[in-house]
Amino acid sequence: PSENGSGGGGERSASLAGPPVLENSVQKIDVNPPKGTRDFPPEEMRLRSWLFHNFREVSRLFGFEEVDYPVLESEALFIRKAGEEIRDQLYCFEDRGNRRVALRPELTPSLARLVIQKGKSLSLPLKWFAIGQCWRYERMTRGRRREHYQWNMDIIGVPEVTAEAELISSIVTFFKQIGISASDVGFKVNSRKVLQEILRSYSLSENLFAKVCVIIDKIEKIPIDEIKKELNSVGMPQEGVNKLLEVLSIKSLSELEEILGGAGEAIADLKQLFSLAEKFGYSEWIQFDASVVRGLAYYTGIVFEGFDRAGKLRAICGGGRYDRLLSTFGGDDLPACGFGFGDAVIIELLKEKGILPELIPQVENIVCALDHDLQGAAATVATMLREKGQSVDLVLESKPLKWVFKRAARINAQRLILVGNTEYIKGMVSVKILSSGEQSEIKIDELEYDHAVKEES
Ligand SMILES: OCc1cccc(Br)n1
Repeated sequence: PSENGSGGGGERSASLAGPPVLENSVQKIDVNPPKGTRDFPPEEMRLRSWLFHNFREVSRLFGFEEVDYPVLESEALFIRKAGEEIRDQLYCFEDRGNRRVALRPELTPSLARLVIQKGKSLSLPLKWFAIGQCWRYERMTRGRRREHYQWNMDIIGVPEVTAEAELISSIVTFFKQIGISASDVGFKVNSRKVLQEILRSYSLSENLFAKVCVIIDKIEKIPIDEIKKELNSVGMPQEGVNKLLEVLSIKSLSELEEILGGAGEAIADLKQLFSLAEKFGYSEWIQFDASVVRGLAYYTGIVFEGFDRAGKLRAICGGGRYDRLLSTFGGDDLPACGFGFGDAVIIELLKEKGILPELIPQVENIVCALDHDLQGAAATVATMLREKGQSVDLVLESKPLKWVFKRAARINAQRLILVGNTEYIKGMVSVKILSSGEQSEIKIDELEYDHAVKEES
């Protein structure tokens, strides 16, 4: 048994006993990950790390602080009664303490919980970002994934539309940083206050608001008659439904102003956002679209979603203002807005555009003892290099040189360092620069220099 560091010395706990032995044969376990989930072997992990590095770099550029929360939350955090898909697919269960818990389907409720928990000790505005794995339990009939990683950026404590404008700017910055331009993607921008003003004009109660938004978010996914039926079923009169559907087809702010009048908050917010977009320099990336409401019940104002202009993919990202979320958890409301950016559609987009990055393993040195009794010497050389910040792949057992060269090529090592008797007794090792084939003997305590440079000086 291998030492596993968890008291896994001589004794083997049941978990280490492996699968049950049946009639002298071991029943092979399914070595695939659970349905709808992914492994990240090195090649996939390099792409994920590259994506997350870009998320983090943009978050740093915008002065956001990283936060995180448990992947497991109280189920109550996600129980909303607006008929959201995210609720129907909640990955929830009862734990051994008989508590109703859930694997988080999104990060925003956790953020709200932490903000309430921290309360007055927080100095506003908060600019927090997180990259977290989110879950849903979807019947595998559609074969879709049950987990994905989401980058979230949130601004808490800013009532002005400058916050939404800043968030969209951060996503534009991200797209540009990975080689995506305004000709590849855009943002559809709207405000839920448009819907609010329509409901008010028909003196329809505000608690219809969230349910109506969730229904409208399905407008491109189910037949329009189904939409009308669902709107009627939540209590919207036919006249209101017709008016609402008419407004949803509006594609310009001036048209919207004609319908709603110029006095409402919806128009003011949208005009301010488009004006700020000009100043941020991303006007070509955004367009008004009254049909965009997003599918989360808690949005209350500006909403936006990133889409691919070729129209082949699902929404790339989405977000908006959610000024009333904290009070749904019993906290004092604070103005809030944020977005979620998943790790799947963006990769599909980069593949479509043929601009996936080429990521290869990198190591500076591969160190190998030329015979078995120099294994200790090789370890000493490796340690010295590592203490100087050099990465080393140390060959851990006696291997033929052919094997060593093959491994050096596979791991893309820059230098091969051979520890041989003749050189070692002189305090030297043999170094081969694998790109040029250039070979030389170097003093061990001079190894960390980039000796190509050293020889020139
Ligand atoms: O975008 C909704 C969602 C939530 C959790 C997991 C996955 Br995959 N997708």
